[in-house]
Amino acid sequence: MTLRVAVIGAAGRMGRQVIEAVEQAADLELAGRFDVGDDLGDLGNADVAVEFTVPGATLANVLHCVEQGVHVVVGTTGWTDESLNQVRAALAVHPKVGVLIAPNFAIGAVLTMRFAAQAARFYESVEVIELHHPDKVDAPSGTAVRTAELIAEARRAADVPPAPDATASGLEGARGAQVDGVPVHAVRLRGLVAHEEVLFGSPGETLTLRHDSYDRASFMPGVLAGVRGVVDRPGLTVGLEEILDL
Ligand SMILES: NC(=O)C1=CN([C@@H]2O[C@H](COP(=O)(O)OP(=O)(O)OC[C@H]3O[C@@H](n4cnc5c(N)ncnc54)[C@H](OP(=O)(O)O)[C@@H]3O)[C@@H](O)[C@H]2O)C=CC1
Ligand SMILES: O=C(O)C1=N[C@H](C(=O)O)C[C@H](O)C1
Repeated sequence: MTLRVAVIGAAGRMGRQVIEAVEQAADLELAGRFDVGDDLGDLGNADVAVEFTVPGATLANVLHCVEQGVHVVVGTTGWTDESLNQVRAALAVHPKVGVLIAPNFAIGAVLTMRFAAQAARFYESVEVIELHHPDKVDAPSGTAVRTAELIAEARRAADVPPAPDATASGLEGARGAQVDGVPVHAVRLRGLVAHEEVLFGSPGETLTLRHDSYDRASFMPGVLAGVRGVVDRPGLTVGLEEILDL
């Protein structure tokens, strides 16, 4: 069966790449392209919408899709417990619709998050560094926030004490942002696409996990797996790992 796919944020870096990927997939058909200012309407009679826009717009777009009975795959960052709950409430009224929200669709990034959660309980110290192109409008990245949350959850479950840090003075920001007790540092550099390092340390050893997306093509297998998977997965799914059965 051919799935009809609408792209919201169609003129953006990710939107353009998704359109190309959909047009190249034999089992998918482009139903429509929507960008800022466009009326989403019935989304071109789409089965699935793919949404890569901006943090301030994504919730309204997703709620519109759910109300239209259109499944949604969302890559936009900036989701909070409150906005996720608004999606859950909308889905309760439209129980056949599926929404997949994933901070990162690159397989290596999903694996990095999983490996980081596995390693978290074994090390005294942990810090996350994310590195991106300078046109990115949010910091830290959604991936880094999720990585830090997963690490913090694993450390809490294993009763690992807070990481040692004797810093008593210095410039504000020098130790990064605290996400659930994990320091997260954001680098913006021309030439980069999307990269993340997770640094773990204990006496006498460190472990570094690093993932690099050198091209937005890296996100496409995950996005397409999400498109094909979300139609059989009613309700809200957070994270591509659920679709990949990780
Ligand atoms: N989950 C993942 O794997 C990935 C997630 N991302 C995330 O996806 C999002 C988009 O990234 P990227 O493509 O680089 O960003 P871009 O800024 O290149 O693209 C966003 C597009 O959405 C448009 N837009 C803004 N508001 C609306 C609206 N209300 N309705 C429809 N379209 C709108 C923008 O228009 P205009 O420019 O005119 O405002 C722009 O064309 C970001 O949050 C980013 O962090 C990115 C890569 C991978
Ligand atoms: O804006 C980007 O480019 C990216 N955004 C996502 C994030 O904030 O985690 C995913 C990836 O890092 C690329």
